[in-house]
Amino acid sequence: MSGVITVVAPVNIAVIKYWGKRDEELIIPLNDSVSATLDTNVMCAKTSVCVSPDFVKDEIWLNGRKESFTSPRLQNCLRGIKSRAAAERSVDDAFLSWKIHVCSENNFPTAAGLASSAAGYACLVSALAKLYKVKSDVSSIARLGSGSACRSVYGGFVHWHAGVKPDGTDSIATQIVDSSHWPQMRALILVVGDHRKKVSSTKGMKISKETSELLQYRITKCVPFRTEAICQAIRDKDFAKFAEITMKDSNQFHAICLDSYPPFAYLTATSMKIIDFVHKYNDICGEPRVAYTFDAGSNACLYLLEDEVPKVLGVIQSLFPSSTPDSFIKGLPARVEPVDAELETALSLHPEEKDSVKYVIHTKVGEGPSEVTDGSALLNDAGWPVNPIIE
Ligand SMILES: Nc1ncnc2c1ncn2[C@@H]1O[C@H](COP(=O)(O)OP(=O)(O)OP(=O)(O)O)[C@@H](O)[C@H]1O
Ligand SMILES: C[C@@](O)(CCOP(=O)(O)OP(=O)(O)O)CC(=O)O
Repeated sequence: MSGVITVVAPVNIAVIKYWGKRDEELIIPLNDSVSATLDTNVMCAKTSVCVSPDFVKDEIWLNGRKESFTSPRLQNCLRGIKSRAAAERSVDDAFLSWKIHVCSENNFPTAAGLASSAAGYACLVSALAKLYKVKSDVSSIARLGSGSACRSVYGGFVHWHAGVKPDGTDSIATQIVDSSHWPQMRALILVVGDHRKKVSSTKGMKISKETSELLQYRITKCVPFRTEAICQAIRDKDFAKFAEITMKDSNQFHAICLDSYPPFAYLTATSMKIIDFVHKYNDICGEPRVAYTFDAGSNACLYLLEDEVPKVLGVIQSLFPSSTPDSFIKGLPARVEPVDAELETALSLHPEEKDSVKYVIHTKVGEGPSEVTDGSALLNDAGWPVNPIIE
């Protein structure tokens, strides 16, 4: 049997959104996108892999449950890594023919609009690359699992280039700057709902591509300029510019969802309340100090600088009261500054119903996937799950 390889990988939240595929099967996007990779110490996928001549079939366990290995996305990732290993002659043919065991867990809700598929496939592909000793860039293989996963292969701020080739070999992610470049950058994820969404990203993109005229306008007229401008804002650490582009791009993506036919919407009344408070807060500050962005769900990701965190958390706590205040803020330790009377009057917002924001995850920009060797592998020395499995 091979040794067990264990890797942790991060989620990423886009500031220029990926929405629409040029090729459904190869998951090639219609437009470039840009994201920040978030700290694996707060949110991560962890995956252990190993191969053995004794295993009778490929098997995968996800979050304590046995799942089918027949999913085309999973198969494409494994095939992609194996053919790269064959091309690089990194392992021998016998090793390539052995069956594989994969065991993975996310330390946050799966399929709840928190980018679990991005972390999950980046983790799987990075673990497979180590197992089969693949040295070259694997972002185009992670892309075959879930498009946004290709950005989780790198830390810091990441640019996924749509590419022009039909085979997708130039549709890869590259790092803009590493995680140490803008150390003050923080993210607050406001978990509004942690249930499965009605229209999956994959399905939503397809409807938008087929029916939305605004999508065509966005990919030709807006994204190229925004991508260039936000990459520059990131390099310059220009928060105001970064924030403005981030919010406008999120709003345009959600406008496309409504412009699709039949339309669909991911933002809820609570999401709109978050948008409203961020704009009011920025107006009071006289410049953008907080930026919101929403993926295909109602949860918000707020980007802001470290100094602003206590004040913004104070506003969030008073606007979105919790019935479990002690566990309302998770992740990195944070000070909460109570809202003073002046700010409260200026914001003129009324508290929402209790628990409309369930909890907040406080995190920062972090590094890409990394191997863990601390004895916390999810497969034992014989290649079977360490933790009990729900059949
Ligand atoms: N750790 C993991 N390893 C392998 N696959 C995973 C892992 N975590 C999630 N996935 C795959 O991703 C799917 C969830 O993707 P989905 O896009 O529905 O949700 P999400 O990524 O959490 O939300 P969103 O894309 O809106 O941010 C799971 O059903 C599973 O197939
Ligand atoms: C709104 C988004 O989060 C869409 C993510 O879509 P996925 O990567 O989940 O879609 P598939 O490629 O079909 O698996 C925007 C983004 O992350 O850029």
